[in-house]
Amino acid sequence: MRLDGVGRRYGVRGPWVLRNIDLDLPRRSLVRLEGHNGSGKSTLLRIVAGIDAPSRGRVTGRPRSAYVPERFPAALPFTAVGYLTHLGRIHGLRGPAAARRATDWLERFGAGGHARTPLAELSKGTSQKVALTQALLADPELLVLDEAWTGLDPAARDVLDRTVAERVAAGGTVVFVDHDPRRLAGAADARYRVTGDGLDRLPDRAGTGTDVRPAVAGTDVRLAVAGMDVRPADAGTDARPAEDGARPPGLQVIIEAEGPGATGHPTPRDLADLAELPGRPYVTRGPDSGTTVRLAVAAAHSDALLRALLAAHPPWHIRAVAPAPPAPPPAAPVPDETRYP
Ligand SMILES: Nc1ncnc2c1ncn2[C@@H]1O[C@H](COP(=O)(O)OP(=O)(O)OP(=O)(O)O)[C@@H](O)[C@H]1O
Repeated sequence: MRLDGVGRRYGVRGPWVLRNIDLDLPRRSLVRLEGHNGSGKSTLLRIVAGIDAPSRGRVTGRPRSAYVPERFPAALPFTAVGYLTHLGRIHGLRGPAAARRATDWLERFGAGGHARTPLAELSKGTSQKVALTQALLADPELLVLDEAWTGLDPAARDVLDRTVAERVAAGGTVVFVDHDPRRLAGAADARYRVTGDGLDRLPDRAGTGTDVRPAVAGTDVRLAVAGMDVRPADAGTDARPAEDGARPPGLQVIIEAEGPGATGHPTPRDLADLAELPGRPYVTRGPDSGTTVRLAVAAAHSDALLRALLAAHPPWHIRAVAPAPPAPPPAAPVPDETRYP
């Protein structure tokens, strides 16, 4: 999708809120918009989402789009699931399928218990979860998020981070505004500042801008930060190789992932399949009760590996991404006299 020479003003003689907006929104990309209060970010997001039209300029190539507004109009005469089912039908889903999908998303966001609550009685955070669910119901190709994390509890924020990563990995486009500069820091493919005279392109990647914290220093792990706990790797329990030999040299990133499927317990078959993914990661079981695995991979392949994990059916849940600890030194040779025959 593209915006060319887009401008917007409210009223024929109103001041121009946006002008000279040229913006490319390719598939499989995450785009962040920044700018000071009143600079026109929400106005631009509404145009991108197709719920407002530019006063000047052109928008071309619009995909199936969904929008999560800054403020959700919660005072509607429906229960949460009633409202969402209604919207699902508008998007072409059959009633039972729409209700099922709505319930699944509400549960994923931790709001399953409020499915039958009237919208007007929902808390701000739960209303926000309904707003997110309405946007995700129809599996949009373009997802537009205006401060959509605001009011969510930490668990729901993580779910939204992961959802964004999944959509991008699946080939979608996500455009977002958030007041927290750490939100998806380092994950955006492009960042723009909205100014009174167009868009300024900002440095894309972690560590190259002034307000973006590197996700994993020195690597190319953009999706690593999307919904994932980025913390130093624990050199302890995972140092044991799965079956054979020492860890190959030159590995720089460890991804900790939780198994797909109902039980979350990866099977030997899952482990074998994982070893075939991009970068041919070195796979070990995680330190917990067996629900997680750790994949060690060269930094150059970590982005592709994350995409593959997130795009799997069902997707793997990424728990952490971190630089690998230094490989342990080679074991000292065992003196001959202590060897068994
Ligand atoms: N419906 C409207 N009618 C008239 N003016 C509007 C309307 N919507 C927005 N504006 C004006 O357009 C300008 C940009 O508003 P917008 O909400 O897009 O900015 P923003 O960058 O998202 O701000 P913030 O960071 O505070 O959310 C503001 O001066 C606002 O008052």
